[in-house]
Amino acid sequence: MSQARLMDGTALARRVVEDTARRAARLTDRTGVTPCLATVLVGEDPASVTYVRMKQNRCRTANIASRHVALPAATATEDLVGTLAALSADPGVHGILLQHPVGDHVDERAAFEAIAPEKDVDGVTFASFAAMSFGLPGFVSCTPGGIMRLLDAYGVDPAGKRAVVVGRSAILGKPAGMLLLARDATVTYCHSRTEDLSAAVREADIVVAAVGRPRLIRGQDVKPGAVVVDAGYNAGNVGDVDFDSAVERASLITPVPGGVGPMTIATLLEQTVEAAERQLGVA
Ligand SMILES: Nc1nc2c(c(=O)[nH]1)N[C@@H](CN(C=O)c1ccc(C(=O)N[C@@H](CCC(=O)O)C(=O)O)cc1)CN2
Repeated sequence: MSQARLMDGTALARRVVEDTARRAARLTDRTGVTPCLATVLVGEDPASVTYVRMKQNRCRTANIASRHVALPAATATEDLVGTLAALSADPGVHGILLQHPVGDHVDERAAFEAIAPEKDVDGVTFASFAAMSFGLPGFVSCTPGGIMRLLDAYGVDPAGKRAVVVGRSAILGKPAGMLLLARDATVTYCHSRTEDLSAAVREADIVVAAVGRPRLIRGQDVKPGAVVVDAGYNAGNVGDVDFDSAVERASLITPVPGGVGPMTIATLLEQTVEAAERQLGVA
């Protein structure tokens, strides 16, 4: 079989960010208000610092203002909740992003729930998850939303396909499966207690690897012609898929870097402008 075609997240994200920049500029022309994303980072984890900086830089490209709140690693849950509640009540902030992870001593769920649903542009609240699961208007989790956008751009219709999502995290695996289900895929979740992961993956027409284990999914486990989406973030820009072997079997595959990652940030920016439009009554 010939090599898989690459799903180019960098190119698609560039187009999404350009559209978003035009939309933001139009909103500012009409209302005099610049859409604003608040980023909140607890601690100084180097990867998280990099991701937040990338988001702030991309905001500039997209005509979005950003406001950053850096909190010490020892921040208590109640203080983080207070910060997020204050940003939720601030009319100058249209979207809020709490960078994950926040540290084991913090109740991350309580923190996410302190984000007002209308400002939850990262799609992390229960309200957003429920709306997304039922295909109702709201904000999607950014990486899963970016994945669906990539599938659409490359003509992959999930309806009737067997999709295997490897990973069940609240901001990645679980919502990715729900979005695929909402588009009529037959979804199987695999995780650390799955007994025969290889066998499950071999059944998949669409594989979404979202577990954070470098090169866990190998080419020999990929069904010939399957669509492989690598949503794994691991040190050294290595994905969850062993690209070199999987590319020989798949029909379409996302690279790391340059696949799902850029789409995560593009989705965040697009949803920030959408949130601002709704809050300013210009939707
Ligand atoms: N609150 C959130 N936290 C985290 C999320 C999230 O969506 N919301 N996702 C990940 C990390 N992440 C964004 O926060 C993220 C990771 C990677 C990229 C990306 O574009 N990577 C590039 C390579 C980057 C490089 O060269 O250093 C790529 O894949 O091409 C974007 C966003 C965990 N936390």
